[in-house]
Amino acid sequence: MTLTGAGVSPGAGHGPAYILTASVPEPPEDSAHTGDADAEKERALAALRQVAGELEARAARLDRPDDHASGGAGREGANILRAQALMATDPGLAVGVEALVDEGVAAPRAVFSAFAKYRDVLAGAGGYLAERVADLDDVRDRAIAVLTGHPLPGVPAEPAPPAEPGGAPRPYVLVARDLAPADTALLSRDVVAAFVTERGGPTSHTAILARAMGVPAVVGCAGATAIPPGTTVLVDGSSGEVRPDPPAEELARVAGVEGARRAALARAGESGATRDGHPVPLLANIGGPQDLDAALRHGAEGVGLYRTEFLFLGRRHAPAAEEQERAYRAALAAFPGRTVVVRALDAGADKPLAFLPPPGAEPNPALGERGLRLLRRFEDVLDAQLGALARAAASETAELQVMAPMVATAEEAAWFARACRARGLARAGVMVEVPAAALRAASLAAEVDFLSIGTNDLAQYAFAADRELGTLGDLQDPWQPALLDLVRLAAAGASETARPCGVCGEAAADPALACVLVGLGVTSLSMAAAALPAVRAGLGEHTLEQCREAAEAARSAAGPGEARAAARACLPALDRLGL
Ligand SMILES: C=C(OP(=O)(O)O)C(=O)O
Ligand SMILES: [Mg+2]
Repeated sequence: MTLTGAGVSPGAGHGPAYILTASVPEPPEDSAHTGDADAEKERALAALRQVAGELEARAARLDRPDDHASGGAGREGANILRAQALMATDPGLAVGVEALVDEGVAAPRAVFSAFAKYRDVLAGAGGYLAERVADLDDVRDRAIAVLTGHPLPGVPAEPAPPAEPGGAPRPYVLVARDLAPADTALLSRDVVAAFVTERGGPTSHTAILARAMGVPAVVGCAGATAIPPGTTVLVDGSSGEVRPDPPAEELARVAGVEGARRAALARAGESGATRDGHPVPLLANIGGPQDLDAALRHGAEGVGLYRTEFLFLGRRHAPAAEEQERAYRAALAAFPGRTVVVRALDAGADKPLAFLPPPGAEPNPALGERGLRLLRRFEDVLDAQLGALARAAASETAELQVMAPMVATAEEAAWFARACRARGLARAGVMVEVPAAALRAASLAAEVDFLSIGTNDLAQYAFAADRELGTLGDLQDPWQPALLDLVRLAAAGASETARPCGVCGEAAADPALACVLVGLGVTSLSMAAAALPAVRAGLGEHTLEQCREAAEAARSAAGPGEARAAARACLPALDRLGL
């Protein structure tokens, strides 16, 4: 029987299932220590230090330069493990553990309860931050395992033995409820053929690391751990299908498509363009200097969205001007002579910042003071950021473009453009994330130098469907024809005023949707770096006319599923190449 989850790292892989089920038990609620509280505190903190040290050691192994060649997680994996090591040694956490031990709680339970507070905060924040709960749980379980002597579930570091004597070792399919980066980051394509987890979403670390390694992955696949160990499993990381005991012909067909896919990725040119030479710059979305390595490795032609809020999150004050300048200069220096689009701080709603509070309680924060609305209230924070950007750009050859998030009117666009000009920034733009901005795109575009469509928020506001609510996923689907109508309106408005109009939402990362967006008149695409090769290959296989036909077919469809199928029928190379 075929199981289904969300395909989060494309391609197909198969091998014998390795099922990871063991977990570290929760220490009993009433467990108390009887001895010396100071010694018990030291025992707890020593366990946390040991865990941090082990995570650091694994990160150091990932930094080795030969790692990328072997298909490992590389720098991205190392960054994730270092972030986990920081969780283990967080001073606030240590204070929480000590307070509990002082109340008589035994070290393992004190660790468990102190972590629970952080867990609630992350889970409550939703989205990307909520997906970090799995990392936090892993750090907690490692510390509890050290304290109780409980063995930690580990994953094999070698491929499975050959199926018959004299055969080749077979990479296995790793199946688990959830996977910890500390286990998966050190694996490589030679060892693991695919990942399948029952939990996790598209921004979970399993998904991020799998994409970095080029290993197919399916997350949110209910019932996967019930697959008998050793069963051959076929995993399709594009469609999300997980098939135990596939017939031999199916394995042969998938192997053929996979070969064609790898060949298409390898021959895709350096610059994004349709088959008939219509150029479409393909850019990377980044959250900070740590993402530049992946952007360069996957052939980004520049940065289309620098989400600067990651520099500001979790702080009591805005980072100092010099720190900001350094982080911005790193991105500009990585792309000499190319475009780097930096988004002004997008705080509020799902990214709250303690030092930029909205004026009062907000019953609907997504509809409250966020993005540019907050920056207008805290003009000094915006001005300091624009100043740091201007100084960073002064010594670099990259073309800096700065854009504002959550813009609804031409008046707001004009206000932002003035703020940028006052700081000597030559190119200012706005994001189209609110339906009003798409409907009046020409009047907004007239005030600025470019538009960039954020399809994640545009879908949220067009369908009045909270992007953090998994239950409203269908309305958030970027293939919704009404969303495509708004994209077309925005691109047409920009074209009327001769301004470029990119897309920087996750929609651009789907090779079929990328062709549709180009057909709708979008002039550049920015996406998670790992998606660049497949998008470049898909675009390069089709003409601009085919992209326009696919766009019309999708807009004429009744719903997202039909739109996707209709568009793909106009883009025949995608299926042939497994894209
Ligand atoms: C790119 C976007 O911004 P973010 O996902 O950071 O809100 C978007 O809304 O599409
Ligand atoms: Mg947005």
